[in-house]
Amino acid sequence: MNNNKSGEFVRWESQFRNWVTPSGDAGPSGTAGFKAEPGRYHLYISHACPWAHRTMIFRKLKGLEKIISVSVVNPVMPQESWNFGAYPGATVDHVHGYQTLAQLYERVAPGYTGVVTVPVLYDKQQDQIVNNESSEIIRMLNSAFNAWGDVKIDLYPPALQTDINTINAFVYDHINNGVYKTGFAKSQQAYEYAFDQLFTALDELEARLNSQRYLLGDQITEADWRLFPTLVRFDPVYYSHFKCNRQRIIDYPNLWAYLRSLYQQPGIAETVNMAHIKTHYYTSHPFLNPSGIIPKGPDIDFMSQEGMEQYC
Ligand SMILES: N[C@@H](CCC(=O)N[C@@H](CS)C(=O)NCC(=O)O)C(=O)O
Repeated sequence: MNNNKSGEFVRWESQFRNWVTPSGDAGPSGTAGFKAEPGRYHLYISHACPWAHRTMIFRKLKGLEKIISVSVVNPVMPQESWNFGAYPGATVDHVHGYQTLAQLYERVAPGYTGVVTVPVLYDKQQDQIVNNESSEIIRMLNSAFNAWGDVKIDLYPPALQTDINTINAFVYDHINNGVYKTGFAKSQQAYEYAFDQLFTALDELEARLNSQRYLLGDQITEADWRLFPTLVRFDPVYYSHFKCNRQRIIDYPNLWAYLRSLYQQPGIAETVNMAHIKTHYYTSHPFLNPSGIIPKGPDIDFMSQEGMEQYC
């Protein structure tokens, strides 16, 4: 775990930052040479990981399942690295047949000393990791593969880009990464600071949703799909495992209706694997949960329609 002197959790920087583009020209960072093509790119994900979850949502919504293949790691993450295989819903490494994701990092970057993370977008043709930063992978999925994907769906429309970027920064710092800063804090002060920031931010979003259905109005955008993976994990995991327990999402009328509205969008429920989510968190952080016992509850009905009038 990476904590500073005050006990605050500090997330590492993603190391691979190239972009797939329609022409193969370079994107905002990295090098050129990654032209969008069907069957050329492969995603490595964990169903447990909220950052990887974003990429699966974009792949689904954009209709790219036949264009970009996927391997799924086991939910239990040993200290060394993610591995492939046996757990129901996980897969083998479809490209190389490796046992661990670290082997892929070592293959493309011998001597790699950074953190081995999911998601990874891998180029089978050039045998390179294109990118391992979810916020960038979803931007590529949104537009680079439009020759095959659903062009009608634009989750980062030009007119809203500035507002999306502004709310993303707030949601990332206080909520997406905020739950980790709360859960991985190593001092009481760092914990309480992150906890207060998290719930103040959730209160703000709750108020915002009084007068609009989604974060930026009536239209679902990238900003909503970046918030969703954190909200769907909140009551089953972050509330207890990360001690984010001032209240649950189900206790916020607007956020709870909003969360269900996103969950009930076509194709989304199948991107949520609660068994992987709970198994991962409760078994992979022995310093937080030494017994490794996975709580049986809570039983949450994300399909319930109660109190969702504003979304009908
Ligand atoms: N900034 C990265 C973060 C990815 C990340 O932190 N993934 C976690 C899983 S949720 C991981 O693979 N951690 C590996 C480890 O902690 O060893 C992104 O958004 O893609």
